[in-house]
Amino acid sequence: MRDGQALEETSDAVDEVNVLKANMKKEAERKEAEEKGLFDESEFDKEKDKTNFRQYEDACDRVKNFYKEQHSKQTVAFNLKARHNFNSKTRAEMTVWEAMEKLNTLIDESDPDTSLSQIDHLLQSAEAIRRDGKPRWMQLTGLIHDLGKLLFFYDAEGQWDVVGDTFPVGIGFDERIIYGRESFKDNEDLNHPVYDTKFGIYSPGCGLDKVMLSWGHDEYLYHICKEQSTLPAEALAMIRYHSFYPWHSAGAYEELMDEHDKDMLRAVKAFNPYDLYSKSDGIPSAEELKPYYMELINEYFPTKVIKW
Ligand SMILES: O[C@H]1[C@H](O)[C@@H](O)[C@H](O)[C@@H](O)[C@H]1O
Ligand SMILES: [Fe+2]
Ligand SMILES: [Fe+2]
Repeated sequence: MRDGQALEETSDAVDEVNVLKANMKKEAERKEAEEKGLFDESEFDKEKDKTNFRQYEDACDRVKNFYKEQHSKQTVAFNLKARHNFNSKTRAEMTVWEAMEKLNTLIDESDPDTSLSQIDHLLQSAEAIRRDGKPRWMQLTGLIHDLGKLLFFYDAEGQWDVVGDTFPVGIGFDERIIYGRESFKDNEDLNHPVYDTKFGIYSPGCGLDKVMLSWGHDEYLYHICKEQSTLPAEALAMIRYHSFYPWHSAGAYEELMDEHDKDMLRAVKAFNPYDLYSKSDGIPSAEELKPYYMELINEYFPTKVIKW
């Protein structure tokens, strides 16, 4: 009994030291980011002809139909149900690399800019970040940012609750969301007396942490990484908001932000070009790059086998 207690106390102390170490590492990374002007505009961004990307008006029917379905079905009720479902079980246990391999068969219906497999897109993003000399945690964020699309193989009702841009629910749908408010005409929350107002169920400056973003790969992976990785807050923000284009690229819903979100927005904006514009880069070789990225994964995911 006394031995058991002593053992428990020692393991509590070890846990505490580990948390302390992880926090110190995060703090050092934050400082480094600031000093290096890490989130300033990059050369990579300037090289690309932006008119070649995200042309939704000219997109094919596959993309248009995808958003019609997503905008009809992402409601407050659905989002509450999806979160409850997420919290109630573990879907699978595997390493990050295994997850990348599993994801490889998914072709994203919402994407007008690439028909490459997901592993190619992940490596393209990570390699672009690495080429630009950005820190290791950001390279890893590029490598994993779309892994939440794994959801498709488990709980999803289709692709509409996995991929595509995100937007908040429980608040008026903004005109700056792809295809505008009109595309929500079959959504039961449109014209709702509380939800469809300027602040909906939220309040000015409440912070995006409190805001329910449409359920999909960003939200899902964010929760997994928050619990199971030692990635810094900026990386978690890049993951959670990378599809929230109406906010990070069009300036919608800014009145919900708190001070912390302002810092996070800079990080998300710095990440975005590597996600989007790397889609026109060459295809990297997964086999060649695997050893480099395995080391990176192990550095930030101490348990190795992840509960998905
Ligand atoms: O079609 C894309 C794709 O699904 C991405 O993974 C997502 O992050 C984008 O925001 C979306 O528009
Ligand atoms: Fe994504
Ligand atoms: Fe992506």
